[in-house]
Amino acid sequence: MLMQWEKEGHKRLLDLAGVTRNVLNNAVGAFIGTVIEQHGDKANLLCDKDPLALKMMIRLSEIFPQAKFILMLRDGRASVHSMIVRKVPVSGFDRNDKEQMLSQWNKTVAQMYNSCIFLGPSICLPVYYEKLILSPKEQMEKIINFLEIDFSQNVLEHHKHIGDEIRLSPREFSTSQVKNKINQDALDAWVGFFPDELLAKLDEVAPMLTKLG
Ligand SMILES: Nc1ncnc2c1ncn2[C@@H]1O[C@H](COP(=O)(O)OS(=O)(=O)O)[C@@H](OP(=O)(O)O)[C@H]1O
Repeated sequence: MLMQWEKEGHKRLLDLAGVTRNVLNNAVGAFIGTVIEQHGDKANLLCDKDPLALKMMIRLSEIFPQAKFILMLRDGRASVHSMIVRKVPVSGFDRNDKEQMLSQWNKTVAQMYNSCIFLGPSICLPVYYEKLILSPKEQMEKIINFLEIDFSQNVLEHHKHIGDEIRLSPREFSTSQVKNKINQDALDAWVGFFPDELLAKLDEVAPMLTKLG
């Protein structure tokens, strides 16, 4: 919505009326902040997990100057497989077209990754899903250092706290997986899912796969 309001033409109109970028940042920040703050119990540290929000990371960092961002990266083939098999609707992704999905993944992740690098390591931390699953303790320590909070064993045993301290919406697409303890089941579930012709042109369709290693 913010981007819509600031479209060429509109922006000048708003500026002249005194509705500057700063005013809009404060207004949008108050809205987002209220939703995040009031939808759960009071907490010192507020978290929001919404993959596509990270496309706006640079603007969000301007709106929330104390915010830190964790960019979870995952092999695009696994992400696309996940969205198609679990029928997760994500805007911009056409679940009937695997090539379009990989290409859209590439575009989205490139934008997020570049924003993350632009903001720098004290504000944005890239975390690889595969590394998190394979070495949870090591990766969680990295995350916790980045957040400048104390380590707690709870972060490696989140499943034990679901139901009381952690409430998960039954309507969320990922609830049935998130409630399990950290597991490796999804690491290679995509193998065999993509046609060979598509895999042969991966460097062209999704160059971020190579770039991210
Ligand atoms: N506890 C635990 N251990 C290992 N892996 C886990 C865990 N919780 C979630 N997942 C995996 O994360 C994938 C879902 O990611 P998201 O939460 O971003 O999904 S979504 O927003 O609902 O699409 C999804 O991947 P796929 O299984 O490939 O679909 C989950 O398996």
